[in-house]
Amino acid sequence: MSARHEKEKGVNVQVLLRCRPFSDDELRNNAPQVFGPSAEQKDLYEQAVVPIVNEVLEGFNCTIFAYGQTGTGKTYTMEGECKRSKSGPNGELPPGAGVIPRAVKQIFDTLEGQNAEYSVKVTFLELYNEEITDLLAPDEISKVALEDKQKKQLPLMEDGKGGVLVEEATPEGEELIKCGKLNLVDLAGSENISRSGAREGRAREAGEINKSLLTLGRVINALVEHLGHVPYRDSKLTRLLRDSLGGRTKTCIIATVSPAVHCLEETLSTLDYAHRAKNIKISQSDILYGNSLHMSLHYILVNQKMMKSTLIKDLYGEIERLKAENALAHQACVLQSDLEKALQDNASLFQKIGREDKLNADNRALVTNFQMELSQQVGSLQNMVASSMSKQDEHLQCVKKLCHSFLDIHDKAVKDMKKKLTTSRALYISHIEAVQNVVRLHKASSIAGLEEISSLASSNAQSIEDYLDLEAGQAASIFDDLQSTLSAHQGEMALFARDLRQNDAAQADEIQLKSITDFQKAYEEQSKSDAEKLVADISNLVSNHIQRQKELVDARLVDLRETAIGNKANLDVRASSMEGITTDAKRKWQEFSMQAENDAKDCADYSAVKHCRMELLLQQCLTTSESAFKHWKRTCESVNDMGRKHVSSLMSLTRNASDSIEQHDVEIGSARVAAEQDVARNGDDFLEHIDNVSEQEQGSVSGILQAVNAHADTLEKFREDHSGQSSAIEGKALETFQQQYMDCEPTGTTPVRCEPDIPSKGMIESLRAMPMETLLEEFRENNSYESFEVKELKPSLIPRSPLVQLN
Ligand SMILES: Nc1ncnc2c1ncn2[C@@H]1O[C@H](COP(=O)(O)OP(=O)(O)OP(=O)(O)O)[C@@H](O)[C@H]1O
Repeated sequence: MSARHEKEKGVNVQVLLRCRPFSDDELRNNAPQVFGPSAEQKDLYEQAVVPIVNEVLEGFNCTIFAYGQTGTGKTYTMEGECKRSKSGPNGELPPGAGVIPRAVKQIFDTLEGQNAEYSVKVTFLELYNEEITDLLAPDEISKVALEDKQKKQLPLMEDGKGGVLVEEATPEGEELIKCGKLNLVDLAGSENISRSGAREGRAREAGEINKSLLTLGRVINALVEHLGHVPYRDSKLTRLLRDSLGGRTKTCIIATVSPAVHCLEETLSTLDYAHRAKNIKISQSDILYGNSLHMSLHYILVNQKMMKSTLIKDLYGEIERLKAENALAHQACVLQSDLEKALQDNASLFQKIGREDKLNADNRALVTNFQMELSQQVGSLQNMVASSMSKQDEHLQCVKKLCHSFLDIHDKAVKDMKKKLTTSRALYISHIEAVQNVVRLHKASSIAGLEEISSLASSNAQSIEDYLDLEAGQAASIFDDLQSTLSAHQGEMALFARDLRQNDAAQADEIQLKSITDFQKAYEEQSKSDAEKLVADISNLVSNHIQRQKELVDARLVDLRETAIGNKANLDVRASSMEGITTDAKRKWQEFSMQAENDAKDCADYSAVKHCRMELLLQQCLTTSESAFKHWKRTCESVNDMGRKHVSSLMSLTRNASDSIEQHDVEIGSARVAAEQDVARNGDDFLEHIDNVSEQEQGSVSGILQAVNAHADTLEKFREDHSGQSSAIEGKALETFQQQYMDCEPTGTTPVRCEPDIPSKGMIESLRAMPMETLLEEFRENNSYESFEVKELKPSLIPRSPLVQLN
């Protein structure tokens, strides 16, 4: 049931608010940003407050106040959170410090930096329930607890220059001149009483606060709408802040809002308040402001000093001049009354006045009609102007759009060009890197090839050396073998020769002895001479035989046999010749011959054995020599083989190196060609792109020109229409006015005008005193440090009003 009831009631339209980030255009134009939740105290101070404090230091009066709903950060903004935080090194304020500590620091830093003589006065006031309390008064604080303390109320005083001062809080020492004033105000919460939930005493308090804020709102409205009456006096706050809302005081309102949706109404109200306050024009004639004031800081900077006595002297001079002015004014009044008396005596003058009144009434009616007609014409003219303006606006919008599109195209083109340039650069860099890589590769492979060649050559040389060493060792051993074999052979030959010599000698001796014995025995009887001759022949034969056996075993053997045969035959011949005589000798010779033949056979056998042995040795020598020869042959072949291999590997290495160099050459060539092609293609692209962009730009520019021409035509038309219409209106109005306007016919009775010697209004006005500020400026000009004693003083024209107590 209740749900249905709720449904019947309907729902409100849901409204959401979303704030987008800055657009490119806004970023480009440096559009200012309001201070969001993440804004820091320093940001706000540097952007908004620093220029104001600088102006205060220049001598201006400035006011900064925080306005907004309770809990939105007014106190945080003005005071900040620096009590609990520690200040940084070099006296830097903590990040949470608000406007007041930062402003004080800036003021003191600047004054110290200028090395000027200065004096700073601080007032700390609380405005609560329309009562002002000096929070810096020492008695109040020391006496009682904070809740029970009897706050001493301070009265407000007017200074006679339109400004308002707090008694006792006014700075003494008027001899100090150049001063600036900075009011820093933390207002009470701006929510209304019903929503604040305050009851009884609290409600009264809230009411007073509300009254102050309402009055502040009314004052702002009156100032914005330039109403004659500005209700500054309706609350103490507005009276106190009067200087800040107008006059020469520069004012900054920091509006604080909450991001929460439930505070939306208060947020809107605060924004509306701030918006209205933004429209206040600060001029010298407007002044004032104020509300529940919590805090105010005044400071006075002394750049120059002026003695009171000089000022008083100057004021006396002003009083004298004003007295003279009064005397003149009095004289003018007397003369005016005399003239009025003379006019009263002149009846014709009254008649003329009557006629003039009637004529003036007729003329007023005429002027009224004329005004109505004129207002109609002006209305139509305004309509025409409005339509023309709207057309102009359209044209301007069109031009603006075209300009934007032109800018967009231009930006896009620039971006594209940049992108293309970046790509080209990257491409060039990659090509150059590729070429560098190829060169590096080439260099590395060349170095590796050369290193390989040198290592191969050195390894080959080493292996040849090793091989030759090995072969030399083997050859030496073979030669040693051969030498030993030959020496063995030589030894054996010597042994054989000795044995042979010994055997031959023994056999010869034995045969000789036997023969001699036999011959001696056989031929003792037959012939001593034949036997001796035969023995001698045998001895010679044996000697020859031995000699020949020494030279050649075979030959000796053959010779021996032949000799033996010859000897036998000789012996046979001799024996047959002596057969008869030496039968025993023949038999013995036969035995001897047989024995000799056997010995010869033994000797031949021995020689054959030795010969075989020698042949064997020679065969061994031959075999060793052959093996040595074969080994050398093999060595030569392997050395040749190795050399051939070495040469072929070196050749293949060189071929590889030259192939790789050629390949690298080809790669570099192709990389260069690719780079050239890319460069050419990019250049063409770039040129084409620039042509496109310039075409687009030309299109945009011609569009703008067309729009401008259209605008010029419209303006020309408007000018023609306007001049035609204006001249028509003027002509008609003049004609009507001439037709209708009634002249006063002269009667001739008007007395001749006499010129009394009365000072003109302009003259009297010129004698009027200037405002105090102007006088002070004039005084400062006349009394600057440089020309203090020399300059002639300009006259001052108005006295100062004394201070008057108001409450
Ligand atoms: N910009 C900010 N950053 C961080 N904290 C903040 C900020 N503004 C306000 N606060 C915090 O919000 C709380 C209320 O702030 P503050 O007391 O300054 O509000 P106020 O407007 O002065 O309220 P009132 O009108 O009651 O005096 C405090 O705790 C304060 O620290």
